[in-house]
Amino acid sequence: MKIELKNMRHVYPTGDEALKGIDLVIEGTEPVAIIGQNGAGKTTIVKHFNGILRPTTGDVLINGESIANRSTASWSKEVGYVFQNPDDQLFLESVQKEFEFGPQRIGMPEKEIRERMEWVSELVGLKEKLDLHPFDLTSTEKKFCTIGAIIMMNPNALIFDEPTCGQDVEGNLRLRRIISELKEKGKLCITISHDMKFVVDNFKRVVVMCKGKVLLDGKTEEVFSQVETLKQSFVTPPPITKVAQGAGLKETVFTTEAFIEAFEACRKG
Ligand SMILES: Nc1ncnc2c1ncn2[C@@H]1O[C@H](COP(=O)(O)OP(=O)(O)OP(=O)(O)O)[C@@H](O)[C@H]1O
Repeated sequence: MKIELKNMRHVYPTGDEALKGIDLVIEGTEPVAIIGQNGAGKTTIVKHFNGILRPTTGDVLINGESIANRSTASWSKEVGYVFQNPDDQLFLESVQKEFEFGPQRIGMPEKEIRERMEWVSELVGLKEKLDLHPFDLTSTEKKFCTIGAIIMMNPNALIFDEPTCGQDVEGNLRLRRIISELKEKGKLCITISHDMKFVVDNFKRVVVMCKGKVLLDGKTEEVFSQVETLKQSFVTPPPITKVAQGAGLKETVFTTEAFIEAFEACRKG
């Protein structure tokens, strides 16, 4: 899977220029995190990955084909977008129906739907709650219901818009399992998150957005080592990373163990 943005701008009908010329390539199966302060343009950019939003100028190519060539419904089979707010996505009267709806619409055989339901409901932790109305789920479970509904459609790329919002440690661990299992199955996961610990624990590549532009894009360690540039985006590295930077360590560390190792190495000269 390859998603390519070429000098792409998006201006909302209100006149807000949310994206100001983006060049970006995301390719393969390595999960990518998109970070940045509120209003940086993260949701706007990812809504272009399956045509929910269309570029005002420039182009978006999916596996080399312009997004302009097809409908959003058609692109959604290839790139699934999980909404930031579950209430924007869930509308049926049971979790099971939410899981069946997308696959049935794209003509997935019933047998395959049943098999995927087994795997997906287990993966997102809703196996025992398939008969429940989504409104009777906790806010965390609702989020996993929206994620499950998109995984059910078996797209090659999945966009998670703020899945960590409101999650506890257990929820973050489940998200970690989901992202890693999807990668194993050859899927590309692109995730927006404000949770920097989750980002450094789960992503080797990070794209930092700031005021409608890509400010930084690269390996997680490299991105978080750009202390001065990062300040422009108001992104705060995880506490342990900040302590290490404050202590003058050269390495960008994300764990206590890495901190101790780098500190010892520094002490020994
Ligand atoms: N439907 C809309 N109509 C007009 N302007 C919008 C609309 N949606 C977003 N914007 C504006 O576009 C800019 C980028 O918004 P966007 O939601 O993409 O940012 P974000 O980085 O995802 O923010 P957050 O972290 O708060 O979700 C902001 O200035 C926002 O006010």
